[in-house]
Amino acid sequence: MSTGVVIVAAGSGKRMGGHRNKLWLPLAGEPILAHTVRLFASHQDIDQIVLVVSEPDYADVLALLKAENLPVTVALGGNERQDSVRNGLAALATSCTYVLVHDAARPFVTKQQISDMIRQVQRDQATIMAVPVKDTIKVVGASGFVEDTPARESLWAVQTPQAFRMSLLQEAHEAAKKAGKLGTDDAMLVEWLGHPVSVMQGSYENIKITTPDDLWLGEEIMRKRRGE
Ligand SMILES: Nc1ccn([C@@H]2O[C@H](COP(=O)(O)OP(=O)(O)OP(=O)(O)O)[C@@H](O)[C@H]2O)c(=O)n1
Ligand SMILES: C[C@](O)(CO)[C@H](O)COP(=O)(O)O
Repeated sequence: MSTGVVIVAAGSGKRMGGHRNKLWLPLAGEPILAHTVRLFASHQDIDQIVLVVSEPDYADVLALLKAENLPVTVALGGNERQDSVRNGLAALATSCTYVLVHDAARPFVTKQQISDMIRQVQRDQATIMAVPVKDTIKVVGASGFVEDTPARESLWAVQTPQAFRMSLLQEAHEAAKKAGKLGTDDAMLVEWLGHPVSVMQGSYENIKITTPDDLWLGEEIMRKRRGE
């Protein structure tokens, strides 16, 4: 049974505030992107990696992959994350039965979590990593007033990787495109098909590096993992 991963890296990192894609920013002295790709490239259960990048990053990504001798297929991204995932799926070998979708901006997922996710998707066909929210979450209306307070016990903050039977995710992406629907994660598209999605407990360290604060938190996580 073959498993591929689509790593999406074609964003622009607007919330980081820099002039270049945040994935080139250093984490423990090396680009965030390099950490994420290396992790999957060295995972024994991953058979193919598709890295989705934007046009301005294309040449530098090829140079990075060559310098590190990383066996990765490169695809071009689109305007929205969903477009980038769809392009990545198109570049994945048809022999892949299962596919993981992962944000390049989440370099802290562990090999054990990836293995656990692959096991769970073989059972459930659609599985996401998530953590219970720690804060009370409010629904706030356009007026700036609270409209609702959902019960915290049922609220989870969703991460990547998310794993799917390849044919199911392809069907979900095709259906969403046809209907002109845009999801903020891949599971939403599968949910729209009416297919159940199981949840695997993730970790609070699996942050998405999004704003400048996440950079120092990321450095702390690296230091902790190095035992410093
Ligand atoms: N059109 C897009 C948008 C996002 N991504 C990727 O999706 C992941 C999660 O997105 P996010 O953290 O929001 O990254 P950006 O879109 O780059 O950030 P921002 O929204 O601040 O611009 C990132 O690895 C990003 O590179 C992508 O491949 N293609
Ligand atoms: C897929 C995701 O990482 C799950 O938390 C998230 O939805 C990506 O969203 P973004 O808008 O691209 O940050």
